[in-house]
Amino acid sequence: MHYILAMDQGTTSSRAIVFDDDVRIHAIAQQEYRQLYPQPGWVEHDPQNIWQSQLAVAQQALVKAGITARDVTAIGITNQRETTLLWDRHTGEPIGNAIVWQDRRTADFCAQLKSQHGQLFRKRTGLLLDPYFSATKLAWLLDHYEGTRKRAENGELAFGTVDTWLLWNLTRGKMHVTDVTNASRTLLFDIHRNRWDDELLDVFNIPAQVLPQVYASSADYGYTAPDLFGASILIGSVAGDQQAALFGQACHAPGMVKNTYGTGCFMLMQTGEHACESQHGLLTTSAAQLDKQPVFALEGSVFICGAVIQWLRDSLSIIKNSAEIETLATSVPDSGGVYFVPAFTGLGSPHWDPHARGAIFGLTRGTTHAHIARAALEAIGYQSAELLLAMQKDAALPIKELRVDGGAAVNNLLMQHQADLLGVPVVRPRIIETTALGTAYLAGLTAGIWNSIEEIAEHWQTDRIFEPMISRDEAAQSMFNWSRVVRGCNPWGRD
Ligand SMILES: Nc1ncnc2c1ncn2[C@@H]1O[C@H](COP(=O)(O)OP(=O)(O)O)[C@@H](O)[C@H]1O
Ligand SMILES: O=P(O)(O)OC[C@H](O)CO
Repeated sequence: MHYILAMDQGTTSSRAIVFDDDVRIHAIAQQEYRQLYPQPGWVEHDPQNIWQSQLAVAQQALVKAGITARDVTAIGITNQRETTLLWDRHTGEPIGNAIVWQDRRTADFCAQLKSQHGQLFRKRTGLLLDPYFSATKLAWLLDHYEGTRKRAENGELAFGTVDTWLLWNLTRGKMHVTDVTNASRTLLFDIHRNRWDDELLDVFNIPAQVLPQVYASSADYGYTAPDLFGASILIGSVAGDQQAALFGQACHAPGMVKNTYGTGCFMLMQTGEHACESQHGLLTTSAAQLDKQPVFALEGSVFICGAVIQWLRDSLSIIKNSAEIETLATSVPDSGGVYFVPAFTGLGSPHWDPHARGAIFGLTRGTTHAHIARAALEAIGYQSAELLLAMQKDAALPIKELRVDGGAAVNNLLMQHQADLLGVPVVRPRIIETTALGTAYLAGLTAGIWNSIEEIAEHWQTDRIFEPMISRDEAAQSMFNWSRVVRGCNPWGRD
């Protein structure tokens, strides 16, 4: 039997899962780690915390599965994307903390660049000039630590997203590499030519010397240092978590769509060799690549999804754990006219407003915790529905179903609400750990465990299908109400 160790380094936790070649899960180990909020709108992670927690869960997963490193055919890495790190090539010492994808500190910088360079970035990278992506975060690190830009020019520093940081540590500095899916989220990568772009680097004054090499997602990424797991293991894949999930959901044909309900919500549609340019606030991005041939996806990114449930738990204490939200929300027949827009870190697709902030509308004397809980769950559905509506307009491909995964996809009330709003079936697979599964498949392809995409797709199995239950008129009215409350989330009118 072959075992694959998938490392899934997420925004709030590091996870490791051991799969076998029959796609059975043998062990899961998970560790939450510290979120740092040094100023309003800023979000950071300690780089050593990212690495140590990921290493620890990978070691624990092997122990739990009752196997050793010698039993593992390959490791697959998948990761929170865009989060930006810079470190010393000689000592491995990080320059400051990792600036997390949710961090808004470069909003003003992006606004300054937008009018002159917006179109250029859109064409080459498929992205918008938004603080979400890595480039302005990297420029911020280079600008705010004394002498850093000079050291970067001298080739002393290495930039990486989380995948690159993990790979560097796993190989003890031998590999300074990323994959196309992660590179495509930096604002520095030409997705059509599959390479870093000098003109884009110049806009931010970023020296090319800091950049990692870019490989296909399924490729030989070297071997782990022997002391980490007791023997060297082949690293067979690297992919950003959302593209890994698209692969894990077996969305291999153009027009197939998945939505991952984690901290944020990320909906991706596979568009094959066609890089579909959005006219409706979506992103064009690289999908997982098996070779040099580019594959594209259309993406909608919502920043706050399951995180709103965590907020109700940790900041308002109206639930004790995430699962309680469903019981509380089901205790009322509807939200009682309450709408909750969780724009805590601005709005992503399709609005792209870094200055918007969260708001609850429609409160009355009769509003209870249950109404707010229900409105919070519904907000996840509304935000995702906006993405699918935009995709339908952009891609002109018939969307037959939405495949779902991620922590909040276990919530049946939310899934039913989603199907009602969309008017297409929402399909939950048996394995909702599709992010880890996606990178496991990619690593397995490198190692020769599987030989084709078709072979992989055969493993996909349905857990439950949610069919739409309300009329299309009712759904349209709800979406209209939602669009009105969203507009109320930036009353200051800041651009
Ligand atoms: N039963 C539930 N209903 C709604 N949300 C849930 C439920 N269980 C977990 N979640 C949410 O799912 C998220 C975790 O999902 P996960 O896929 O692990 O996220 P990430 O990879 O972003 O860390 C949390 O934000 C949590 O609040
Ligand atoms: O860590 P997740 O699962 O919330 O995913 C984060 C995304 O990759 C950000 O783009």
